[in-house]
Amino acid sequence: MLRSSTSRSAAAAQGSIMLFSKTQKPREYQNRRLDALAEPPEVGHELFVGLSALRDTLSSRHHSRDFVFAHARYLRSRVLALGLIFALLSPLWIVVDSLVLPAELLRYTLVGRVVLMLGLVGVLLLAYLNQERIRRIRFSAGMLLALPASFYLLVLLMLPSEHVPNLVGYGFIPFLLVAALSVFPFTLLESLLAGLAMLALLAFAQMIDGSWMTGRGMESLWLLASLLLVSLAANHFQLSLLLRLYRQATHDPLTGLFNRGALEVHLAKVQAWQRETEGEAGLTGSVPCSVLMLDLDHFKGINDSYGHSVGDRVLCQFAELLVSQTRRHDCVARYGGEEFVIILVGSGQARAMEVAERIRYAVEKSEFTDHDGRVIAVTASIGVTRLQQDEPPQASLRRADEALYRAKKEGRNQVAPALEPPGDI
Ligand SMILES: Nc1nc2c(ncn2[C@@H]2O[C@H](COP(=O)(O)OP(=O)(O)OP(=O)(O)O)[C@@H](O)[C@H]2O)c(=O)[nH]1
Repeated sequence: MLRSSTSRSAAAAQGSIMLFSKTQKPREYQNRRLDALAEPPEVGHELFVGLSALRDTLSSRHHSRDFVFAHARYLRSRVLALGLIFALLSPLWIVVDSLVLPAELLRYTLVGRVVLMLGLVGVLLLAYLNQERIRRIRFSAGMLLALPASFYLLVLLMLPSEHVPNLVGYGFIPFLLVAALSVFPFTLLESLLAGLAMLALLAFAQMIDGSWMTGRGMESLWLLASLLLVSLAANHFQLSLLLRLYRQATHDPLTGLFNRGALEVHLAKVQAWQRETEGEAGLTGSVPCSVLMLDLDHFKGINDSYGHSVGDRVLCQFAELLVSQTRRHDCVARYGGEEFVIILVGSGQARAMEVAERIRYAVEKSEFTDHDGRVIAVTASIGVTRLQQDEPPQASLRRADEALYRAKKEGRNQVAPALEPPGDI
């Protein structure tokens, strides 16, 4: 059991603040792979399905790493669905071509159609085989639009100008592709870029067929630009809804921290990363990681004395304190009620005990307040355990909970280590 005197705690807190400062450069084993772990959430950050979400739908710059993965999975399902439709339409189109196009035009389009169909099958395979590769999924989504557009461009380039007016049924390709943009949860910048490319393609086609700057040509351009605006609106609402649903599914609405479900996913991810990096960067075993379980002491008393809404306020202040006391790659979650869990990435048992003690001290010294600014005395008990890479995620939570129970039993406002198997500490 670890319960330091105030001065020792202050020294430990100061020392550990230096050790774990957010401005400190990551250690060597916190390498690029750590980026695959989600960032701590911004406490109190809200996402709305409206204009305020524009920042989040304009580009993926502000998306968390975790959402980028969820987004890519969603994108992949759209690529598979639309890719299948395009791949099925392609041979059907050969039949339509042979019915409506003059025979001499078929030799310009037939080979291109077959190549297009093969390309679409390739895109489908790429998306199907790469479930977790974000870049490949994005690439396949781009190719799904680029392939038909390139096919149309090639036909226009190859076709002798006297045959262009006979090219029936091709002028709608830019329109179809701009409409298809609305099916994907693309960011606004991605869609805008693709839409501008389609407008350029249509303008090029008009220059070739002679309708550029004519009334008919202007009408087509205007129609395509309007369609692009509608697709952009659809992208915005689709992506912001996706962001909001994702956030609701993975975050606690009161504190903004990760919820229990997201925590379990994170635990499994950290363990997978431990296994992956075993023996790397001069480590003899895997990267040490730890789990802290924290519980506010006599929280029922706070609810009873000050009311439930002040209890909620204390929970939010506690959540903010936990985020401020941990690093970017640590995961802070609300486990339920007044229980919280922190995964410390790259910290072994000894370091985790120091962090836990620093948090305990910070809670004791922090000024939690009610709605009128009156100070409420708050303390927390903490159980600490090391995360083993090959155990079920629930096992580490159970050990941390047992340690927390001991901390409570010993008088609360304590940090207690779990009883680890010998040699694991
Ligand atoms: N305000 C508020 N209270 C909550 C929330 N979730 C759980 N609680 C309350 O948290 C209290 C937990 O009480 P106990 O399990 O008895 O724990 P405790 O009073 O903190 O006592 P110890 O943990 O033994 O120190 C209960 O009164 C719950 O109603 C919440 O979201 N908001």
